[in-house]
Amino acid sequence: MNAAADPGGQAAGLDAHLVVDRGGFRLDLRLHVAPGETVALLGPNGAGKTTALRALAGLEQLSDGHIALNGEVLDRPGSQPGRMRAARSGSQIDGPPNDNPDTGVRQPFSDAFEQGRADGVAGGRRGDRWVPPEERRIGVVFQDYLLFPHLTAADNIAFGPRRRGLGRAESRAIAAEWLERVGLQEFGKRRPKQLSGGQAQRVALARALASEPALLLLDEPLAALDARTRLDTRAELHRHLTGHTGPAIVVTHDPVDALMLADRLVVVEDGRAVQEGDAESVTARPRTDYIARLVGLNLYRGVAEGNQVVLDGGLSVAAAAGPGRGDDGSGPATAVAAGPAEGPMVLVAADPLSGPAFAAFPPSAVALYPERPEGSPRNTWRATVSGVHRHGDNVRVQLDGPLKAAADVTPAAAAQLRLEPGRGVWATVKASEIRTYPA
Ligand SMILES: Nc1ncnc2c1ncn2[C@@H]1O[C@H](COP(=O)(O)OP(=O)(O)OP(=O)(O)O)[C@@H](O)[C@H]1O
Repeated sequence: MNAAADPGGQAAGLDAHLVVDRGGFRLDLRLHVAPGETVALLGPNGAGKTTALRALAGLEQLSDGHIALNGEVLDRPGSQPGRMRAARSGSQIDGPPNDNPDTGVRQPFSDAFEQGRADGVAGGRRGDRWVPPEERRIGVVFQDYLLFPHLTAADNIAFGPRRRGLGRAESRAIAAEWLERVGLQEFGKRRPKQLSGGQAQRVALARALASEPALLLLDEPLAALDARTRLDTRAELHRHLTGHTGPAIVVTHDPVDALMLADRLVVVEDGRAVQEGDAESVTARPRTDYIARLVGLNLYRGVAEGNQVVLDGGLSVAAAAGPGRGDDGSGPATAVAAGPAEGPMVLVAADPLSGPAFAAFPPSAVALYPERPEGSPRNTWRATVSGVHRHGDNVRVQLDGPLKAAADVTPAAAAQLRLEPGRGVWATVKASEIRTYPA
């Protein structure tokens, strides 16, 4: 292959700046994944996660930026106007015409590569750097597996090695080895429609790994599985990811998958990375509502001064100690249900901070009372219940009013407080339960 050096790119692993324009949507995402590292792309629907994978796989052309894998540039648009877009190639993956309605198995990835070639997409950009999908050493597992419906499980797995130029016998031996590794040695002769979802997922993973990819891309690899199968398959997938020596990227909506499978999380919202880091730092200090909801925290933005955070957003209750009261927690509780005229809401936290800040606390930190409690903690406010539902062993209560928050209480407490939509309650959170960090 004609390796081309990437300016500023790292030699080993993946170095990418993915800029893709798709109608009104723009993806602008920088990704660096070291060899042996697994990164989870986590984000809400439409955030651009799949678009990022498709760009890496070569099913979507970059509008700008670059993709370099182990120092080789795979895509780097030049300055020529009128570059061809890979839309037809891409649509072969997502579009219905090639789906098999009987099996639910979509047209295989590699068929789409062939289609892309036939469309002339692969060689369509003069002066640009562009390696066509089938020449990228990338293994892809899509959420609906995209197995070849007409091939057996073994032949699906042997396809990659065959494509790499290995002989039939050797490819079959590799397939047999992989079937054994994923615990499906008995299933080699079955076709995709004769496999369960979990089995098909394993075959798809084996097929991707049997090609010895330099980069592994997994798009919602566990989404189609039931809860039990998901648990087993997640553990198995984790094992295989650990054994994979190249970079790997897992796209997921599911924070548990992300936390279990990945070394690092990149949270994508509206085409951009909004937060990244290891699971601990992202979950402990969420920086957007999406992440806060995902990890089950109440999150507010404001401006901190000492132990107080004055919240943004025109919140209209003074809770706990208002400005001017002592920060040491010794002052009297001062919860005041207020109208908009009474100023912003202030939360009191244990640790002092200065400047733009986030304040976060878990629903379990919120205590609810029918009457304003005596000797209240510093943060006390009047709230109206807007929703009540079961949450694990507890009841999760949505609170409306000046400070929208979720509270977890025991079923006994929920019954005792007669919690139902419209009911007025008093809510408190101890200062020591409120985490603050710079925004
Ligand atoms: N073929 C297309 N043409 C134009 N826009 C598209 C196309 N496919 C997707 N989009 C848009 O691109 C954006 C990103 O979509 P993408 O599928 O990458 O998101 P995602 O994060 O993977 O979402 P999900 O979690 O729902 O799969 C969305 O706004 C979507 O509507």
